[in-house]
Amino acid sequence: MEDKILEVKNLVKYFDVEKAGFLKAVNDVSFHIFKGETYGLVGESGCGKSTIGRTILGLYDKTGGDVWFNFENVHELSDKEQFALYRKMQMIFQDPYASLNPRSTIREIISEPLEVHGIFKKKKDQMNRVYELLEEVGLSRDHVNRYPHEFSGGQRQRIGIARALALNPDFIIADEPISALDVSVQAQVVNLMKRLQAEKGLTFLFIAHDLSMVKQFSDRIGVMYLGNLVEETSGEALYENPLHPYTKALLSAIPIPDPDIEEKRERIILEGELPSPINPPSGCVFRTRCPMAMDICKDVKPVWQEIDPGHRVACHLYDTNYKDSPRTGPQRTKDVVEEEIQL
Ligand SMILES: Nc1ncnc2c1ncn2[C@@H]1O[C@H](COP(=O)(O)OP(=O)(O)OP(=O)(O)O)[C@@H](O)[C@H]1O
Repeated sequence: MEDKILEVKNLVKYFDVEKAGFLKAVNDVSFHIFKGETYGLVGESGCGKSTIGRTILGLYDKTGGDVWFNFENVHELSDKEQFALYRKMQMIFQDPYASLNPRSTIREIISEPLEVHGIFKKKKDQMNRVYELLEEVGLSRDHVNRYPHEFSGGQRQRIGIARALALNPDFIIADEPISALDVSVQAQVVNLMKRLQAEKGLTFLFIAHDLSMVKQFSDRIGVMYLGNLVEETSGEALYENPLHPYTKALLSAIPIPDPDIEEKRERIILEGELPSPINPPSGCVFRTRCPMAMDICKDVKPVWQEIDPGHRVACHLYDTNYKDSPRTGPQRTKDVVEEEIQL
């Protein structure tokens, strides 16, 4: 049995927005991450991915549910324990420029976590660690006295990665780490993260809005829509056998480099606007844009169910709990439903 490093259980995060009420950024989300794997979290902007990352780190209080990291409940730690936890969990951000202090040199930026945690007594040892980190991420030690604006976007992201690695963490939350980079540089940064993962046994939560980016780097993928996880499975299964209509729509938007396939395949264009998380739809949150919506979807929130080993989905099309539903119930297997519906 693989070891879990992180377990997120029924996590809820609401923001209190004055006058408007509560913004339901994360609504009853459960997933776990095994040691050494990359879990990709994907979904369009505003669906709650970053909020999950920040709540896992304890940067946001939770509204409900639990986050367990190495069997410790992150939100029940004392300040001292929380501080110690930051040695094990780190974050890489989307915009390396915004997350690096423009007035600090690279040496100051990378040595900051080492100083805050009092890792080295001697300056020389700390400096050697900074050199070692720069080399690990493919930068020269000659860069150490330069400022962030003197680097390209890809190099800045390498600096962000070096800083995240400084304390030898076990787990890194990478929040859209390649979205702001040129396509040609994206692959280099992904390859760097893959190499570091292999060398150090790191575990990643990789957050992105684009399924094709997530696929390059993830063992398993969770698809989010409006604060909810709607599907989760391995990268291959998600591409070969997507179940949720939202996942199918996301996949249909990814261009395929073969013009023959591209010409024939069906695009699923989602109708309507993304609803507000302050006032999300009743029942299934996706129903207002779902091409397969049924009556039950309006009234009942679909259960997060394991349909095949390791393949979870929250959708009434596959739900065996509602025996009276016209298209679901125990007599209908997943294959029968799919044959009938042919999305
Ligand atoms: N501090 C906050 N206060 C109030 N609302 C917030 C706060 N942070 C996020 N939100 C809202 O919570 C929802 C989820 O935001 P979040 O940033 O987690 O989404 P996301 O999927 O990561 O999108 P993006 O990629 O655009 O950051 C959004 O509606 C956002 O406006």
